[in-house]
Amino acid sequence: MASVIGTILKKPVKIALVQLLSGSDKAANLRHAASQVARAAAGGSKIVVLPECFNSPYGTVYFPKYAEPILPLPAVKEQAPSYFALSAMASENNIYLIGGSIPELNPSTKKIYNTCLIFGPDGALLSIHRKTHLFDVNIPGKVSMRESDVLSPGNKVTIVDFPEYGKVAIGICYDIRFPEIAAIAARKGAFALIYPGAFNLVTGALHWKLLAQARAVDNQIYVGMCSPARNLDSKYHAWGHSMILDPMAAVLAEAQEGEAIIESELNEDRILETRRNIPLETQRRLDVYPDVSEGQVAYEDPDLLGQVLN
Ligand SMILES: NC(=O)CCC(=O)C(=O)O
Repeated sequence: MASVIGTILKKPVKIALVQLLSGSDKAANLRHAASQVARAAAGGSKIVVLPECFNSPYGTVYFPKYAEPILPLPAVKEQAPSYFALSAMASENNIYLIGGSIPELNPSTKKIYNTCLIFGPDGALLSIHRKTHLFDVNIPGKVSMRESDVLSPGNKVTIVDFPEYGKVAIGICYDIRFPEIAAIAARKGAFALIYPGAFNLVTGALHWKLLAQARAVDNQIYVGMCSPARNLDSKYHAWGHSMILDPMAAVLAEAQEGEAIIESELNEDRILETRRNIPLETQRRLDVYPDVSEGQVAYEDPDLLGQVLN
């Protein structure tokens, strides 16, 4: 049984979600992200999160145009501006940075990924998460998207250890609809599930908060969902409403649709109290159904082995 024993969150930590307004100018988006991350850090947050596709507009036509190589990292900094900008944001502000997502190009295979880069306070890359479940949906007359026309999926569950605090799991947007990642991460000891995500006005209104609460309540864990601000000049209108939820699925902080920074302090007592009061972990009937956190779970993408430690 994969229940968590011992400390989950070593000390309280303030987290900030930056609901960033991005446009079509990548360099301007990076500069703007840097200024907002610095504001969040100045407010005392030690973990800062950016939204999905924070350096580009969101959409399949844009991914190839904005994609940049990460692995292997080009010697010429200008060829991977987002990587170096994110690394600098982390080190200059002495924070853990969950860098939203950017379109990533694998130069040898020519595959493109929707990728989250996670940096430590020294600016070193701690892990990468490539969006595992691609957003291929068609709600006739309302929302139609086929990320898989252009993107390739990542192939792992990403749980990152922040040595000062504990473990955080990362998914990107549509990944939140697949509860297995969240269950695996919680049972492996994560204290928070973080999803940079750009929902739209149709599914955002219906499912954004519902999914955040579902992942929190099922796993008795903190959840953060970080959206871009809604840009009515762009083709894709993001839902906004970035939010932080506690392990009882109560909303601790929520943005509206405009640019905003939302913050909350996370502490272990809240997780333990929830799990003590409603002891799902000891009541789980793993003699009746399997434990998704046991057996075959990929924590490393074979493509990334030797390039990034998880
Ligand atoms: N960028 C995305 O993955 C969007 C996901 C979404 O809107 C959904 O309903 O799921």
